[in-house]
Amino acid sequence: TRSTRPQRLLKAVQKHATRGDPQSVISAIDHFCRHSEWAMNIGDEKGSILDSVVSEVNPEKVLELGTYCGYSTVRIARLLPPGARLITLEFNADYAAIARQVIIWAGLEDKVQLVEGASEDWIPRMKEHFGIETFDFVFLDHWKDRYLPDTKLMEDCGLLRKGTVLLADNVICPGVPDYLAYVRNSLSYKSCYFKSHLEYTKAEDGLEKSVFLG
Ligand SMILES: O=C(NCCCCc1cc2ccncc2s1)c1cc(-c2ccc(F)cc2)cc(O)c1O
Ligand SMILES: [Mg+2]
Repeated sequence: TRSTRPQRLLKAVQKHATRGDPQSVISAIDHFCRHSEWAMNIGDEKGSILDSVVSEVNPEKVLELGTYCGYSTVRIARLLPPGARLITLEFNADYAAIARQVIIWAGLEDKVQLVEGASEDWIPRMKEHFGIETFDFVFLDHWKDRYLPDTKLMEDCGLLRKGTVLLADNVICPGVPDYLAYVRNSLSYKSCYFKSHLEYTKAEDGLEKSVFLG
């Protein structure tokens, strides 16, 4: 039967990227998405903003909601200091299988723990299952109607500390209006918007960076 888009994306990585070289994996995926088939990776333009926020925070403990093919996982993990850990949640088993291979091709498997399942099931188990106290950085890129409930769930589970940075993709396209209203109006967050474009297109999109104030 016909291959899936994530399978074709992985083939492009294995053909054009150098094993153990995260930048070549990032470039191979961006080339595939720009010249062969669009895919919902954060992309190179928003990806550069992600890089700058991760470098500024220099996190030890990272949570990513929504792995897809592992593009943003590789972007984040390649910038982490030795000993830092990234937990990434993916709901779709087919996406997770591809992402595991992409992360291994980049040589970043020692920094990344990919967990298959729903954010609402796993967020309450972070402490007892992964020995996590709090996260330093959270990247939200999963179901857009889960950004707000999962942020409240992370607050309630004590997974955020004074200074934890949340970075949310797609706040304009597809859009997360309820989440934006919450982080921009809540006294518990200092929020700012990074205007950009939907991956590999000219449509407007952007990232919202929100610092939890405790
Ligand atoms: O849906 C998007 N991303 C979420 C996929 C949902 C995967 C999930 C992971 C997970 C983990 C744990 N619990 C539950 C879940 S659910 C998404 C969509 C577009 C887009 C934009 C314009 C279009 F015309 C068409 C698509 C662009 C993007 O950058 C996206 O991120
Ligand atoms: Mg996205």
